[in-house]
Amino acid sequence: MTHPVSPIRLGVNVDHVATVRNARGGLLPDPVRAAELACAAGADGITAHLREDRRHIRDADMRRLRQLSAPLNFEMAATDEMVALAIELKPHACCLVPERREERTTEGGLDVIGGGIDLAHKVEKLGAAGIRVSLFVAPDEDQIARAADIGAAVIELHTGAWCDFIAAGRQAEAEAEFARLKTAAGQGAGLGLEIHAGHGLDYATAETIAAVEPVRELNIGHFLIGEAIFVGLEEAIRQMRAAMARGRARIGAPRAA
Ligand SMILES: CC(=O)[C@@H](O)[C@H](O)COP(=O)(O)O
Ligand SMILES: NCC(=O)COP(=O)(O)O
Repeated sequence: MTHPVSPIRLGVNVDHVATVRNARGGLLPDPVRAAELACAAGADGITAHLREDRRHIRDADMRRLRQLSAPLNFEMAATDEMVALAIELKPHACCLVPERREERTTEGGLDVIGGGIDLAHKVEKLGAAGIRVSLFVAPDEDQIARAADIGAAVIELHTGAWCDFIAAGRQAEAEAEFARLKTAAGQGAGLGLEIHAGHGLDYATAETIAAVEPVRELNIGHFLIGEAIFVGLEEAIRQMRAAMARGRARIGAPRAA
């Protein structure tokens, strides 16, 4: 007996359209135009990270992205300022992520345990405003258990370490990290959490992680915006969707001998 495989969504992160815009000042390229194009090309939603230092996405971008009909996943640090803005904008979802001013990109998962009661209150406040709350976590059993305890609806598993090991040709470490991601996805789903994954994914890694059944959404930005330089954003998204569909099709398929 086979059972139907749940679909997997693609959220396109437009942060790095804003990075290019901000390199020169001015208004171009416009991340909101990229978001519209991404949705027309098959993205299921848009992700944008309003960093506290506003290095790429700015408040005005977030406001304009919220006007689109596509679901908006507002990535943010768990600060009072960001929680207040999210409650004002009421995006479809908020993904709480750790932030360090000196980092180039998000380095690790959120310390849900260390966040204590303050983090739990923020999750509750966002949820009470009708926002779906996601916590961006490393594949760590205790952190995931705590995410469920404090009432998050979703966890997004940080795939960055796995992708970095692959890029560096560190195969044994990549395999071990992928095994951790698979275990974490199963654990989270067993606790009733919806499972997303993202960070550093490309066509090959997206295909592989799309074959992990509990994973319901991938959020991908940097690679797609880079690919868009060569093949255009629509084609990059088309190829990404095809890679994800190949991965999904592997679920339940007999393994090649
Ligand atoms: C949380 C996450 O993995 C990404 O959205 C990442 O934080 C994007 O931030 P940058 O675009 O600043 O790298
Ligand atoms: N949450 C991950 C995300 O939105 C995109 O990360 P990346 O593909 O830009 O590394």
